[in-house]
Amino acid sequence: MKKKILVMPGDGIGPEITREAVKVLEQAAQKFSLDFELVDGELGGAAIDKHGVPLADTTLALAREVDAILLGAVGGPKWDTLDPAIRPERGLLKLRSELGLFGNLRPALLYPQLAEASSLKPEVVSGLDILIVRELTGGIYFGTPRDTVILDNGERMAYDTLPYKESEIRRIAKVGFDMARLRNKKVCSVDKANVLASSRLWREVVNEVAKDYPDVELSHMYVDNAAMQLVMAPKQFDVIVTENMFGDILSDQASMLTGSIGMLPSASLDSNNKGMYEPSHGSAPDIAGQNLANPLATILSVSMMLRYTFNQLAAADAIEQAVSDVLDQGLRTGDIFSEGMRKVGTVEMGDAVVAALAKL
Ligand SMILES: NC(=O)c1ccc[n+]([C@@H]2O[C@H](COP(=O)([O-])OP(=O)(O)OC[C@H]3O[C@@H](n4cnc5c(N)ncnc54)[C@H](O)[C@@H]3O)[C@@H](O)[C@H]2O)c1
Ligand SMILES: CC(C)[C@H](C(=O)O)[C@@H](O)C(=O)O
Ligand SMILES: [Mg+2]
Repeated sequence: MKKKILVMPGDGIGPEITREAVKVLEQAAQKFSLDFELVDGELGGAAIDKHGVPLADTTLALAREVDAILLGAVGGPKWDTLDPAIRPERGLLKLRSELGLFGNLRPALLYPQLAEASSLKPEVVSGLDILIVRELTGGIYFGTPRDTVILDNGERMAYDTLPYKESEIRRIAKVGFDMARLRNKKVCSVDKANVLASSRLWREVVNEVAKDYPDVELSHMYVDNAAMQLVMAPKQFDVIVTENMFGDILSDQASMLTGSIGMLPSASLDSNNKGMYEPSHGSAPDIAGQNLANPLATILSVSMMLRYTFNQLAAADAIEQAVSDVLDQGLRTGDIFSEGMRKVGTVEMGDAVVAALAKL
């Protein structure tokens, strides 16, 4: 049956990296006889320019109707001075929230070929394979009340709220434990239970869920320690489960272990595995439009789409293999470049993955 995919390139490097990822998706579809219909939509700055809002109702309706979404990235200096309510990032957050995409998988996997590209010593990162499971529709990103007010003395004060319901914690904890069962059966739940009430509930509920997974080893870690451990001894981790903001920060940090943020894909899933797939990085305005961006995180996000939403494991594996083959050939975008390798642009990297996939 024909599956429908909404493609939203977004802003900055978004269109460049999405174009390469679509080429790879089309090659995979041809090779594995998959039938996809791609439809285009705007999100973020691109949507503000066209519709005046970062996520138009028509686009949201389309997003509800399709089977999966491929997103580039949103945001950029052009829209930074807008009212926060209509900034590009609000469109992304609304989409996550409206579609119930609470389960954010961010795998940090070091391709052995890139051990030299990491800012850490090769022996610290070689063999690294971590999965960060980030809660994506709750916590401080969405909590109310939130406001900026003027105090009686004229001073400005701003506040946010970090709420978690136990049902929200339970469902993301289950995702973490289920994922761990498919991997090395270790979950580290990261929180700040020594300070935050929301984290104390988080820890309690994770412990409750753990009772249903006696085969999975559970540990708890405070987020500040986790940040330190991630650079000191990252290979101790298998699955990290954490709340929205901690997961945002730790996943950027974990990306550098893999050589570059340009390597880190992501899947944002609802309870039926419908998903939005996007690189974990942003729109990189500093390198946009120059054919410099690494498209591999977006290409690997397509692989995650085939794996998690469409259950096409062979096609997903093949894309990962093609990426590995291209790295074996010594091709590198600037962000993962090291001595002796061949520096290529966004398009050449995408073309090389398509060619490697065709050859498999
Ligand atoms: N999911 C998203 O759409 C998303 C995620 C993060 C940030 N943003 C937005 O992106 C804009 C820029 O944010 P930022 O600069 O903090 O983060 P960023 O991830 O866009 O860039 C951080 C650094 O990483 C580099 N980089 C990122 N992706 C790369 C790639 N594929 N190849 C090579 N280098 C890459 C950039 O050049 C930059 O030096 C902001 O408007 C921010 O809100 C969007
Ligand atoms: C752009 C921003 C809203 C987003 C987030 O904070 O979740 C981004 O940093 C990410 O990691 O996807
Ligand atoms: Mg982020």
